[in-house]
Amino acid sequence: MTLQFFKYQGTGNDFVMIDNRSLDFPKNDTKLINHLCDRRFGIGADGLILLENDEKTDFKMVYFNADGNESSMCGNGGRCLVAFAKYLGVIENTASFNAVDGLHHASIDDDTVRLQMIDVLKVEQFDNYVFLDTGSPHHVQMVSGLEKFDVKTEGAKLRYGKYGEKGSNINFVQKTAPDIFSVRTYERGVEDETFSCGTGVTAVGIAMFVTKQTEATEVTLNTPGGKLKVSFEQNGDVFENVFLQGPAKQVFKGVVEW
Ligand SMILES: N[C@@H](CCC[C@H](N)C(=O)O)C(=O)O
Repeated sequence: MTLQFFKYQGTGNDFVMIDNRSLDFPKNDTKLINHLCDRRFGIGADGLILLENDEKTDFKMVYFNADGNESSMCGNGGRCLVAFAKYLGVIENTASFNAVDGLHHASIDDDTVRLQMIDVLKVEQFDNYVFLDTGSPHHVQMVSGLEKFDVKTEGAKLRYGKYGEKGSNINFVQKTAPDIFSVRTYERGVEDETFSCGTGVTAVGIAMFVTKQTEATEVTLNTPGGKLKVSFEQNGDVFENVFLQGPAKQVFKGVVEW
């Protein structure tokens, strides 16, 4: 079988994109998805995303981690999918789409995509970390010496040790200015550090506000793959109008056979 694919990246978080409006892609084939995401034997990516038709919105997002399993929301993937939808002519400069966590709205201007994330209903504060769900589960922890920090080892310890089978994504953070933070993320389902995580930096922005590391409701997050902006409004215990903004680019396209 042959498959036309596209490769996108959003601040270095990279994805195989497939136009599955025909519903031909075998999405239960975990081994195939894992193979396509393999960096040595496949195309190579942190995840694979299908663009499908949706009855009520412009399109539907179906997201798989590199391990081949369908997972929760991917913020950078959502931004890249908006760029892909524009490339395919499915949308112009605005979009609404359904993902596993519900309805999303987005706008695109050149290579910059601004994506509305789900409202955050609960932020749990512990002694040295914060846990919240921004569409995907995130542990947020401040560290010093972030540049040299062993994200893979320490992230894996927490992901498996603290959060068990289901796991969580683990974000390590360092403050660089009143409204600027550096972030490195260990992603479950990739089981490694990725260059950037959209739901992760969204979680970091809100966690930094809740723990009074910042008074700003619009923060800049520097990741190894580039800069993202997160903004939000607090309404009681709930965070609403949560937006994630940054670049999303097509890298290449091709055909694979299997
Ligand atoms: N890279 C993503 C997060 C993808 C989902 C995550 N690996 C999980 O399974 O929770 C992002 O940009 O948000």
